[in-house]
Amino acid sequence: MDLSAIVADIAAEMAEAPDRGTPADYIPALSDIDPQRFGIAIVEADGQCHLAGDAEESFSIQSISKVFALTLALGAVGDQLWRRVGREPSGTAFNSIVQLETEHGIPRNPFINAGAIVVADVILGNHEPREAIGELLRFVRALAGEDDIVIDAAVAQAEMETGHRNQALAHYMRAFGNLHHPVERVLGVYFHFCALAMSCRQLALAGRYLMARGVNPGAGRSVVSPQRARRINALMMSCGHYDGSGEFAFRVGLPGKSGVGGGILAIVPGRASIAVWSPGLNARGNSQLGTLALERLVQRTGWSVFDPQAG
Ligand SMILES: NC(=O)CC[C@H](N)C(=O)O
Repeated sequence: MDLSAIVADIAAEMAEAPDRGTPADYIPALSDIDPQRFGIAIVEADGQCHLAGDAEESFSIQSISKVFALTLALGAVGDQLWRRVGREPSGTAFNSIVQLETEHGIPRNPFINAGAIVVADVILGNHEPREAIGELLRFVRALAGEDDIVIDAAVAQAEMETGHRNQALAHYMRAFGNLHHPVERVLGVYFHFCALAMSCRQLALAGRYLMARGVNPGAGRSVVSPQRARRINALMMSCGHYDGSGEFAFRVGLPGKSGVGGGILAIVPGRASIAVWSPGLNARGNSQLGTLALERLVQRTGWSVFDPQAG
């Protein structure tokens, strides 16, 4: 299978795609990104990299950061986390508040904003916000094996100034006692996590541990147990695209996590870590062409977890 030819074909098709979605308009720093951009990167289990399009261009990974934050939070408190956040798909938009009242301030899962805000609260722990932010940045750099990954402070600041729905979510959970730190401090951590800037190549490298049963192949060391890697992949499959998770499983069939910057991280357990980027979003806030590109990829490779894999 010539993966370099496949990603080149996919990039060529995406370059001509007429319906590109619309970049996120509620975060000022993201609203004017060129929807014509497209990148794809595949890192195979043996370390081979296959890149096409704008695969080396940095973009705001936004909610994809929630995968790495969840990994850190589980490392900090283990399964105690699940007393404060659930493991079920919400069936609602990523920034929805509707279930918090009837479910007593406990978010459905760690990937909707409410769940990720609780995760940030856990990581904050007894640290200062800048220490918690630095911990995630160092963690992601180590996963990717790249020290030039940064947090875009302008993007974080833009969300601090406009993130009113997240303010509402955080205050609502604090009222239920499910936020242990002042809202401003927790959201400062959360918004900086979301403002991580990475390329498709760096993001695919960072996702390798989820492909390799919890081991970071670049460093040859365990990041999480095989069971925890499996469980994070399961949550990405069922919750990673919010109220579009069923559609993503139907069309792509891989554990995946989207972000409103237009990126998607997808995992082929045991085979590959994949990142795609196209800034235009569909109605559910997931990358329009990122989803189509991954659909094309699994059609060409047979990598969907629902397809029988060759031995
Ligand atoms: N789905 C996303 O990427 C949303 C992340 C964004 N920072 C928000 O909180 O709304």
